[in-house]
Amino acid sequence: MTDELVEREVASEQAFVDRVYRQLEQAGRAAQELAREGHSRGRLGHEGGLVERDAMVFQAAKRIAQLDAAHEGLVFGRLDLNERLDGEPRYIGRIGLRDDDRDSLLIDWRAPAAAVFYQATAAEPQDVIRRRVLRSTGRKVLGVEDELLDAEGLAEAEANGRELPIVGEGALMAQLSRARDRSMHSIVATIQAEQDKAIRAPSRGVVAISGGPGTGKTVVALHRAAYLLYTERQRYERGGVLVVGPSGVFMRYIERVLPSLGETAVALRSLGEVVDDVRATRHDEPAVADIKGSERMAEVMRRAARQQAPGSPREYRVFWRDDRLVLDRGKLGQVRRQLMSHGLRNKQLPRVSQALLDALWRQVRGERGREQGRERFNEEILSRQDFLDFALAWWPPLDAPTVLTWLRDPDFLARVADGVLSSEEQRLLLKSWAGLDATRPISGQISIEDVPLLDELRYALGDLPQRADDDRDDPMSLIAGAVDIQELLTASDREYAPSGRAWTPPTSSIEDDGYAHVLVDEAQDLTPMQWRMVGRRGRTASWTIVGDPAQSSWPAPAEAAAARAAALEGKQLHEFHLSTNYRNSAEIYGYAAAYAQRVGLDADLPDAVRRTGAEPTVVRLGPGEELEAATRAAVLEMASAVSGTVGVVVPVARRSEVNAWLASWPELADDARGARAAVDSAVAPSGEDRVVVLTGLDTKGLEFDGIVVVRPQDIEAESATGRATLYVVLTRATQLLTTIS
Ligand SMILES: Nc1ncnc2c1ncn2[C@@H]1O[C@H](COP(=O)(O)OP(=O)(O)OP(=O)(O)O)[C@@H](O)[C@H]1O
Repeated sequence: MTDELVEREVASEQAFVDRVYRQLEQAGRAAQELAREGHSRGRLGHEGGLVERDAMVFQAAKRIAQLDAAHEGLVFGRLDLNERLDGEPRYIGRIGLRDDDRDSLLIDWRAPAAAVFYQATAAEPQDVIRRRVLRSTGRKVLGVEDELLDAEGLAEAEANGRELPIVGEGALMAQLSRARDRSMHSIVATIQAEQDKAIRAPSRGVVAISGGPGTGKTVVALHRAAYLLYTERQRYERGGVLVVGPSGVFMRYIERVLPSLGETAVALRSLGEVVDDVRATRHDEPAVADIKGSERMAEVMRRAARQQAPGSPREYRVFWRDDRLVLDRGKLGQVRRQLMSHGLRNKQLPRVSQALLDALWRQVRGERGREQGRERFNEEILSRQDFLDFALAWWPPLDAPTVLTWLRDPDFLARVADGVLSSEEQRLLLKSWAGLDATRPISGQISIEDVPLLDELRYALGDLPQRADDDRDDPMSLIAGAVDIQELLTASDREYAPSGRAWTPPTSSIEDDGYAHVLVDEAQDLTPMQWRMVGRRGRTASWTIVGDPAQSSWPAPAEAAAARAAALEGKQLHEFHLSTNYRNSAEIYGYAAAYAQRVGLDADLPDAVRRTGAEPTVVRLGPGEELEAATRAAVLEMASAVSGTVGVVVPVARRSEVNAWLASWPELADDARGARAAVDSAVAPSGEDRVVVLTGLDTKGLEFDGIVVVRPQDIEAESATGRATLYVVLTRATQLLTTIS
């Protein structure tokens, strides 16, 4: 293979890519002109529909170009097919594009005609002679990587005068060896056949994708979301696609993949952000997290939502005509039970005053009173401020954060948790909720594990009836029955934000929680309470679920499995399994897999295909040797050996200490490559930080060029599932791994 040949091939591909961009600009101009003329889709009929589609394509292409100027281009694939079929090359891109004659210029990677690009193999070439991947940055083609799939077909084609030279070293290896930065990239150019099957699986029911570390579960699931949006755009864009992942750091890591495929109509939420308007970023300590995640909490929350509001009045007295009317504890208890039997608490607000009036009227015995009649009675009592005040205090409109703060009180907690939680468990919960303050916004106060509890309360309380606009500032209007229950907005009314990564729901009502597709990543970590929360968002949805049980940090797998089954009840399951690890070098994965086997994790062990020759480094400190000095040496060496990211993984208890170390090392601040210690980076990483400090749980789903593990034995001992966490940590590096124990 001569340089000259490669140059010639690159130049010919460049000519095609230039043509694509010219066509795109033209489509863009046409679309803009049309918009200026103010035509609408309806008036334009068939032709207009086409131009409209060009406009959409143009918008998508613009987005891709902005995001990926420095990465893979719009056109990434080319197929040369068997003579009999088609002498012309077919080009595959992130979007589809037609030329002036409306002939296909570029095939969208998700279109049926592109499937063969991913599915053809040498054993089953499916009429493909040569598969070519174009490497580009922005509009510039840098190189090509070919694969010959059908040698006989090639000979035949060449005999007929077609020239199909084979150049390059294979696209996959080139792609896998690249340095890692702070975000995940799309893999459209190199999706492997087993991955493609999961991506293109039919959209009904549940698609469950399993596989060991680094097999592409996350990236495949995201490409699947893009595929679904392409094949059933109406349904999924209107109904919404929800992507749930373990942490904010993880969501930031994956947030570019879909936009780089031209898709933005997707809500990306970490587990701490699934409930609208709520955001939690911190975890509880494992013992507390285990209690809050347990299904038993659903019963505790249900009971809490039915309790009398603390401090609310227990009696109401009024003198009417000749009667002293009294609502005492017993009577009020009856009214409560009667109201509760009608359904959710907040939904009963419009009925409260009538129910109280009924109970009072039953006590009217005197003749004068009875003669005046019920209507008169209602009118007079309802005009009494003390009655309205009482009703509102006795049955206040409640939101979930308010009820959560009630649980701070030991007596209250005991009332709702006795028989469900042990006194030790109650003690741990009380400790975690001691600082809750109902007067401050809830988001800053709660943990990720509290969010499903809030959601449980929302569903147990019910939405507040919506008030007519002129009553908006008057809570009394709720209780006095002066409510106008407006039609509640549904998921299809939700408008997605033009930029940014989330939908902006117009209301936070429970009717508004549903999506058309729910994608759960790192599903092995969802607690039963989290399954309940996520399940509510996908009652009528299709689902994609990806996970690896061996990486689970939830200690009661059977309970979680039952909650998962309940969340997916009635839906058909389609299972896919991925078997190749594309992340770790074979040396690193060999080390991690041996660890998993040694400690008895029931791990699904994929094959790692890439060898680097660099075995993991195991440092054991002798007596008197300092942890900081050893960490410093390891981190600095690694930062200079790799050009991408370095993760320093530490036990939870050492996070601030190690962050302080990094901040004090001048070498990191001065690194010519721009490596900077990221202080408390797990909470707020910035794009430039090349070296970051993380705890074991923080690393879920992420990857780095190099990983330094500080005191793995402590990470192992941190929780009941510490071994699984350490296995996750050991499978995060693409190039280099060092452990310091
Ligand atoms: N077909 C592919 N071509 C190129 N890169 C790929 C391919 N499949 C996966 N990768 C890369 O392999 C790495 C691991 O992928 P991903 O994070 O999706 O794996 P995972 O199975 O979710 O891992 P884990 O369970 O360990 O979190 C990513 O860098 C991804 O881009």
